[in-house]
Amino acid sequence: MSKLADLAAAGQAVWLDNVDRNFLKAGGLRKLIAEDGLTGVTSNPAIFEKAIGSGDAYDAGLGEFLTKADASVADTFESLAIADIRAACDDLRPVYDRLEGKDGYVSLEVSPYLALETEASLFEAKKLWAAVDRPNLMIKIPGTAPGTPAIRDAIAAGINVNVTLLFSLHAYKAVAHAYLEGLEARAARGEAVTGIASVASFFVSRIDSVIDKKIDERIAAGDKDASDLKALRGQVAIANAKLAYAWYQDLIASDRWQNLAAKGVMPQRLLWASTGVKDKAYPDTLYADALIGPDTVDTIPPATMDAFRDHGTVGQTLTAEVDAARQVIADAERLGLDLAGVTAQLVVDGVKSFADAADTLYGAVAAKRAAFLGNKLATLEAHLPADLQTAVDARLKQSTADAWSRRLWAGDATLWTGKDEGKWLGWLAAARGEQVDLAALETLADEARKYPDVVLLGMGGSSLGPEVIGLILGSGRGAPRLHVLDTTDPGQIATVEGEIDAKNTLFIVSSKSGSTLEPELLRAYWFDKAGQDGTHFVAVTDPGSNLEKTAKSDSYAHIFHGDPSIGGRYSVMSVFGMVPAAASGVDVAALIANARTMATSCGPDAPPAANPGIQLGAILGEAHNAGRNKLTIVTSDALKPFGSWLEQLTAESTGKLGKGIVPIDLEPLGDPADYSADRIFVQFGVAGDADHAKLAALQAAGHPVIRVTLTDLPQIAQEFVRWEVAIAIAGAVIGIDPFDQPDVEAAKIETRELVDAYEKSGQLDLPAVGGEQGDLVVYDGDAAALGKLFDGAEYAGVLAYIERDAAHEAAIEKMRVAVRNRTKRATVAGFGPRFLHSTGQAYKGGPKGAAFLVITREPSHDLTIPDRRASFGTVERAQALGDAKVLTDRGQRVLIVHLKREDALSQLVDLVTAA
Ligand SMILES: O=C(CO)[C@@H](O)[C@H](O)[C@H](O)[C@H](O)COP(=O)(O)O
Ligand SMILES: O=C[C@H](O)COP(=O)(O)O
Repeated sequence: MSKLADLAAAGQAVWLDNVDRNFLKAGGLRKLIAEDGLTGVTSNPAIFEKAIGSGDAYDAGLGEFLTKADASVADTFESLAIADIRAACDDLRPVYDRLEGKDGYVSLEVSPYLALETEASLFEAKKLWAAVDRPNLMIKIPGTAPGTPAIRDAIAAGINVNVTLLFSLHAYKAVAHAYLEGLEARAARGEAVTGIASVASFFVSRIDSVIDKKIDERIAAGDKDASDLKALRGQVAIANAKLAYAWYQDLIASDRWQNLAAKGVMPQRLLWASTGVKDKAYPDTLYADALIGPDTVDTIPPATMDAFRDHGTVGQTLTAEVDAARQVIADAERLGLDLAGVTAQLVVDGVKSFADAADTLYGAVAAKRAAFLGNKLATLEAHLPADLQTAVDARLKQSTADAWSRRLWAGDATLWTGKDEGKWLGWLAAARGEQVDLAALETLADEARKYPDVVLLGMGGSSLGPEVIGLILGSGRGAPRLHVLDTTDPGQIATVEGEIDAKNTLFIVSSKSGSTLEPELLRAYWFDKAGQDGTHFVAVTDPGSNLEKTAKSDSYAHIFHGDPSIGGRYSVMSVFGMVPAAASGVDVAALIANARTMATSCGPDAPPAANPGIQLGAILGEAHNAGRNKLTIVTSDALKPFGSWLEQLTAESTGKLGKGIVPIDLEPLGDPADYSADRIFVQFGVAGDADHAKLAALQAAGHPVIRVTLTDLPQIAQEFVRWEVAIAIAGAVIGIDPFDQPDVEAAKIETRELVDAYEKSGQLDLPAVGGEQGDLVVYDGDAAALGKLFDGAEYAGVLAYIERDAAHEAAIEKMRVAVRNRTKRATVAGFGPRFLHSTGQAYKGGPKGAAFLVITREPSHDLTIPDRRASFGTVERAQALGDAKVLTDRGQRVLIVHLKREDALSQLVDLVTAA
């Protein structure tokens, strides 16, 4: 018989405080049962972290689990833990049977993140109990104040409970009563009370670790009570445990207990946890030797087990010298060691240290899951200058401690400004494919096949996502071509009109609010052109909007409802992105599967450093805070359209209160000498694409460079999700509400006022003409002012209210490169009114000191709008003027240049490039 086996004879059960797959597989537990009389096992998050977090023992099991279906980090961990716990339960089953349920238990702890949540702990206890499905399982629930009612209810539900993290007599008494209450509740309901087991895990060595440290510090500081204090070293934890046991003896002698005992219930045994000796000055079997007594359990870590087997001492120590123990506690009190304070703090620290262990464990599982997924997951590589890397590392550490992953998914507004941010997180569910009805989309896709064209009418969040999907993935075979109209430009509208037969086209009118000016005008225009036949119109809008009313009265074929808790720029994985995608024959299910994969990677259980979205958000936010607030987007040709979606997400979410990340899209890359230190570059490509020729030099010059690589084009949906999370998190780092857009509203109001005034007067209120040159009219300035416009600007913008086509894009690009190379400032460009619903927010509300060249022109062919005096050309001009006014009011530098002829843009290009 081993010395450990002798403990059983002394009334104490020996449990192993460890779980490890290799050990279980090699029969290690069965050996301990046979040779040492072991009768139980405990596990905790730290134990699993040690077992699973390093090495490859669990890789095969993880692969087997994830092969069935992708799963969250928490579910993946649970599958591994449950398999081990079941194996241990099965090894101990003969013991459990032989002892008729009095022992033979294995403990599995509820998530440490729930230690302070009653309902969630109880829910998880029930879930784990059902999942492990073994009678000799014990669910561990922390004996915190919120944990105690969960313990009572779990017992009442017939679940075996190991109460963990007990340090004080006070907390122990509360959980002992909770145990009785749980049993009494069952008895009152006439349910069986036999066969339910519980232990109360009283932690030992951690108490000495803290008290001894206090003692040492006071002695070192020359305390007058030094010798009394010294006498208490290594005494307090054992004394505390002895008093707990004395109270237990009183409890089981009480009438209340005896009543229950008469019904055949088992006592809740005290279990000594944290029995490994931490101070090398003490004998390594100190706690195991000192706490031996009837009806107790000692859960012992492997090393202490070896030591006890070798030289432990078996005796009835627990009930010996109880008065001396009382004296130790009294002395500790007298000497101000504040045991109550220490034990209260130990609960807090214990909860945190198990949560920290879970963070490390979940981080390791997340990395293993990512490795398992391989190229099913788009990759991101970041090369950051050392100081930025240091700031990002610190942010990831802090955000892990502050539980940002969980708080994001829980909708905790205090992650941002504490306003209503929590009400704007419906996109997280949409990223998991939960907002759309795939069957309804399939029906739409079938119906759409009879049309050669589908035209989407919408702005910003309602157009940019669909456009990216349409341009990157193209229409499916036999499906209609997608045209996106997010403009009031008569030329642009006419171009689409030339490409389609309006009477044989499916129109999707898409507006979340259902009251945005542009889609409303476009809807009216095309409804007329389509012969006022609503059967080939579809509406995508939030419930109850004006658009919904129109769609109903005009008998639209379908109305798809958005989720009011999703803002426009976050809506791509909701009906706003998926309806147009389905109509143009895109494989929506594949997009959703990709989005879900990334949403899982960015889940609440993926700690920041292993969470691709939060990692990126930390980089973007810290880069912003370090003055690198120009996110410069570089793409391969295939992914070029992604930039306009990312622009809106970034600018509208972060550009406010004078702060913000300014996205720089479609600005050709230059040499290091062409830039200031305000840039962060991100390149998007597909596997096999070469690095942009100039990127390496920029990286070498010390600019932060991020490279995102997709395996295939549908993985673009992963980037939607990664960047949505990242920008939300960057908002938290910057300290703004990423879900409002106060300044977009301002421009909308200004434009409406100008258009309404025009409807009454037939006149647009134009600013004063400053000068004319060739076919250019310069308002509020002259050609000389144009030459100096961008000097010293925070960044330079070209905002063009002209048709968005390749020739105009090239002309604008020419101006940008010239300005960037001359001033070293970042340049942005936007076609109006499209950018008003996107980057316009940051231009007005974001960083100050920017300079904008606003271009308007006389349309060669204007288009009338049904029931309006204003034409599309007039509305477009009003939008330019309205926005220029708001930009000026916000303190930005603005010059408006009007082209008297459509083709006068080249004259402006010459002036700007010559400056
Ligand atoms: O299951 C239990 C207690 O019920 C144990 O695993 C308990 O968590 C451990 O004994 C302690 O966490 C170990 O404590 P320590 O050695 O880290 O101080
Ligand atoms: O991004 C949002 C745009 O301003 C369009 O808004 P909407 O979808 O309510 O029409």
